[in-house]
Amino acid sequence: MESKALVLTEQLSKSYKDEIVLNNVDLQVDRGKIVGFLGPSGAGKTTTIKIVTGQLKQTSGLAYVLGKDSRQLNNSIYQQIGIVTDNSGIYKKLSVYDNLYYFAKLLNVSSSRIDEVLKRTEMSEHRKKKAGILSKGQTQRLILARAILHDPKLLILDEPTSGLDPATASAIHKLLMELRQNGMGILLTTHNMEEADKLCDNILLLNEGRIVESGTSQAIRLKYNRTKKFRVLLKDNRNYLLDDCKETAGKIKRWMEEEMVETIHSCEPSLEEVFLKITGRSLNEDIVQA
Ligand SMILES: Nc1ncnc2c1ncn2[C@@H]1O[C@H](COP(=O)(O)OP(=O)(O)OP(=O)(O)O)[C@@H](O)[C@H]1O
Repeated sequence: MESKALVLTEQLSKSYKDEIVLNNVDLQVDRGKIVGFLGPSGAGKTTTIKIVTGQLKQTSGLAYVLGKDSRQLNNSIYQQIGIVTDNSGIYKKLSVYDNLYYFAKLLNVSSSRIDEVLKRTEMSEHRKKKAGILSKGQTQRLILARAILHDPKLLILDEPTSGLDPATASAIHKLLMELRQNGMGILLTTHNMEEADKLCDNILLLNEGRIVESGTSQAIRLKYNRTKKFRVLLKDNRNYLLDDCKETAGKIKRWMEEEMVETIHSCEPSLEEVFLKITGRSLNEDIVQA
């Protein structure tokens, strides 16, 4: 089947022995769109990416990349996609520039493009440094530089800003938005709802291998906007998200009388809270249900 979508999966499923880790996942990434694939640890995000990029075979269902079955991807398809994952092979003993030069040769990309990409990822000043001594944020930007060197149609990112400082994360967000503006389709996985909220045109919430909600961030939040919530941070750092009900009022009153409360906020549901409501699990394990 041919499709105009850059990525398309239909009823994609994967099992290991008795364990179903992906269950009928339908996913689509179009040109000029950022699609966020969100879910807690073990939800199946990396498994999906591995199947889509041809590194793993599904148990059933279909996955297409640029219209080609992901089980039959060839070099011409790989030359049109960029992939950023943990194991994006960077040569530690080579300089930043030489890492890019090596891939530029492989991918038939001009050296003027290396300079352009170094600039866009704000890595020009580090061009002579050996990749092995780069900081985490610089390494991530080098991996990203390498992934966009050949101006791919599709960029796939597994946790692109995980563990990075806010400034570097924000620089990466800016770059991703520019790439989208130029028509690139981007699929990213993240635990970070704020990141998804800011960047993504479409969000898929994945839990235990199933898509439990999808749509724009706003549409998802509006759908669950029925009940007001209170976020309470206690002085001992316990962090609660509580429904607006009599029981909560009693709880808050008691905490206040015992001078245990650091902050209280009334809030509309964030994506994080929607996820918690649907699944009973938090993406960030520091929010607990009382
Ligand atoms: N080779 C394997 N054999 C058995 N189970 C596996 C194998 N690889 C992955 N799994 C299981 O598949 C599930 C999904 O894993 P996956 O790596 O896709 O999750 P994830 O959503 O990417 O999580 P994280 O956010 O922690 O990276 C997990 O329960 C994992 O233990």
